[in-house]
Amino acid sequence: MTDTSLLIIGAAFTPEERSRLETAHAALFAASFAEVAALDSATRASVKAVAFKGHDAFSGANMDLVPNLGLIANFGVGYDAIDVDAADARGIKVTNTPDVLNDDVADLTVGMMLAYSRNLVAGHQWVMDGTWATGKALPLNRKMSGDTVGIVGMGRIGRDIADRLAAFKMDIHYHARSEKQTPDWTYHADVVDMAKAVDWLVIAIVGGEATRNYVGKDVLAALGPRGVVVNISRGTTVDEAALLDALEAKTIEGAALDVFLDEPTIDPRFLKLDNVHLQPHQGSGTVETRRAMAELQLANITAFLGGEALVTPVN
Ligand SMILES: NC(=O)c1ccc[n+]([C@@H]2O[C@H](COP(=O)([O-])OP(=O)(O)OC[C@H]3O[C@@H](n4cnc5c(N)ncnc54)[C@H](O)[C@@H]3O)[C@@H](O)[C@H]2O)c1
Ligand SMILES: O=C(O)[C@H](O)COP(=O)(O)O
Repeated sequence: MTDTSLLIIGAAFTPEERSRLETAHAALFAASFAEVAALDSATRASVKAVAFKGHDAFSGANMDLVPNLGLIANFGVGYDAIDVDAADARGIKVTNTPDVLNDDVADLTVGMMLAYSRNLVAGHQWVMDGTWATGKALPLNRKMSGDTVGIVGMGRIGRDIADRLAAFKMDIHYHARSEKQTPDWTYHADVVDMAKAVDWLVIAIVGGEATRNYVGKDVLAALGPRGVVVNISRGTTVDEAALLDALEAKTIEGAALDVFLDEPTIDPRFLKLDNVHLQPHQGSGTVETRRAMAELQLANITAFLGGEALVTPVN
């Protein structure tokens, strides 16, 4: 038996992130829930808090592997992998890492939109492979500044995306469950109505069952042939089969995507498309932001184990 107050769960933790946690608390590491189940019961009973990273389902059954668990501290703002109702039922607190990643996710969104519209990846290749040196010009591409954009979800990240796109002189529309205080941006209570009014559709809502297929066939049809879907939220928020159909049939113009239903082995239909810009779920993936997320996760754990108020509670 090992007496440990903190269990670190997730193969995705980097050595730096693990050692930060292990230096601060008596900790044990398990790459997966199968490894947690293989620990002896006395060790599992000594655990008070879990540091969690990844997308494996943290179900009630997995919570029951750790019978005295009081806290699940998630690495990431999106906690859709954690069954919060099951945590509530067991008196387990959940924390996440909001705000510290807003800039990076919003930066990546704008970068993906520019990469898509200005054909940046092909342009780079044009120079590198000598095509430009033969005198051939890159085919003309699409102007982004001044276009119309609709943001689905005006939360922390959605707002930071909108602020950036306003600097690109874009006409900003947004859809949320309630109207927000904004500059002269246009609010749409209905997401299909918004899709009719815009050319870019940027998805920034939470993932999980409540928002599964939020952007479906009807929204894609309303977006139309100049429409570009940009998703930085979760793969679940878009009806991915309908999106692939629309991209293949070119009933929308294209997509810029950082998130997918099956990561990292995405649907192979994506790989045949010439109207997409794809990224490997790297919205928050800078050295600086991942460190800030790790520090916030640790601050929540330290507060909990010290009997103090949680920094960023979810429930
Ligand atoms: N690509 C990445 O690497 C990356 C990085 C960070 C976050 N994310 C995703 O972005 C999401 C948003 O993060 P945030 O910090 O802006 O969250 P937030 O809570 O501030 O905003 C989420 C938005 O979703 C809306 N929403 C929630 N439940 C809804 C429902 N049932 N129906 C309709 N709208 C609903 C909220 O009203 C809000 O506007 C995260 O949950 C995460 O999944 C992705
Ligand atoms: O929700 C988040 O904060 C981001 O998506 C980063 O976490 P993830 O890469 O584990 O999803």
